[in-house]
Amino acid sequence: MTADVSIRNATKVFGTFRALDNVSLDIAAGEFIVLLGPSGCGKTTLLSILGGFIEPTSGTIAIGGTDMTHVAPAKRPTTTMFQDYALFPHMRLIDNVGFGLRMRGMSKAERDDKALSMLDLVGLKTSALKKPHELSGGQRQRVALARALAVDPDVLLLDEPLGALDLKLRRQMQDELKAIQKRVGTTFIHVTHDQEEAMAIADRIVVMNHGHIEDVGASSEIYMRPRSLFSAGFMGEANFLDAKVSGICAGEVRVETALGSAVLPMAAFTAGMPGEDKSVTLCIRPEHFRSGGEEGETVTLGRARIIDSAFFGAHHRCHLRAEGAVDIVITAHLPQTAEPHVGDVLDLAVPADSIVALANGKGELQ
Ligand SMILES: Nc1ncnc2c1ncn2[C@@H]1O[C@H](COP(=O)(O)OP(=O)(O)OP(=O)(O)O)[C@@H](O)[C@H]1O
Repeated sequence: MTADVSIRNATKVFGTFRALDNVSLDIAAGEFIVLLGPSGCGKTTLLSILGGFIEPTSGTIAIGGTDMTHVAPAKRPTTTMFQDYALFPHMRLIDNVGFGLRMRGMSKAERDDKALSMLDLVGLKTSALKKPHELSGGQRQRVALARALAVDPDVLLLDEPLGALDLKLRRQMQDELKAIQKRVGTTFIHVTHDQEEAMAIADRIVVMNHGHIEDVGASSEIYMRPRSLFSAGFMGEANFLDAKVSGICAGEVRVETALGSAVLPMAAFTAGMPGEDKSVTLCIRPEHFRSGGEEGETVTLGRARIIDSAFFGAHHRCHLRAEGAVDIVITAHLPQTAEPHVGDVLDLAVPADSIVALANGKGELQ
């Protein structure tokens, strides 16, 4: 069984501090959702409200269409998997995985059967009689996942479950976690502050900051069409350039920047259209700078001189200083085949449809 989750205006105040501020979110049954954001942004608070470990100050939580706001954790169709996966050291894996089933009164034969099938799911069936200390960190993590899934939760809540693993293992476990989630179809809600992890596993990412949601979408949507400056900067690298709207005409918007003017399609304004004279910030991803000769409509924002360049395999990472009176440094990833040299002067040319324009300072245009 899987279930949809509906969070309505959830707020949590600790003393005078709003850890969660009017958060609303709908999650479809079977989705893999990642709550992403910096330390202290309220991810764990939201997860704990879903699991029933914290009551919201206001707002409601429904799971599978049933109001769960004041229901005790054990009575919810959720299981939480924490970073310190707390396996019982003296118990064999089969007994660790079957523990929750024993608590629910299932017979030994039945729970051994179920535990074995769960260990099979995570590739550890042949280790069923081992004890946790005989396993690697990644294997222990998989046992914890098998144990969490053994009780057939409708929704699995995962709080930085891969945080204790080294980078290589973490990347491997991300792939496994995603594959297992797709196989079992359970709704997964996973907390992390690692944007690469979010991109690797999520169907949809929820970007959080200061207790509220900044952006929600598939990783490609958030990366290509961010709806807030915070989200643009948190998901990958971006150049930010201040601009002012100077004209709106026939589906296009003219903006003035310190590097010159540009005409952008309306679609560049992902958080809504500004009025004339409004200040905005243009977000330009480093890989969108062109080294010349490409087809399609481009915007040229003056010229700039390469001040350093390093080869990163798939691209050259360059810093360029804008020519002219302003002191603006741009990061650009030029194609592998380009041959950038320090001192070269290039046009700052980007495809018009790759630029995103957002209100200064926050996600909404005023
Ligand atoms: N019981 C509590 N009492 C007071 N403040 C709390 C409590 N729990 C959390 N907070 C505060 O609420 C804010 C959000 O905490 P939360 O644990 O949800 O953040 P997080 O995004 O999960 O961060 P991290 O990635 O560091 O775990 C933090 O500033 C934290 O200090």
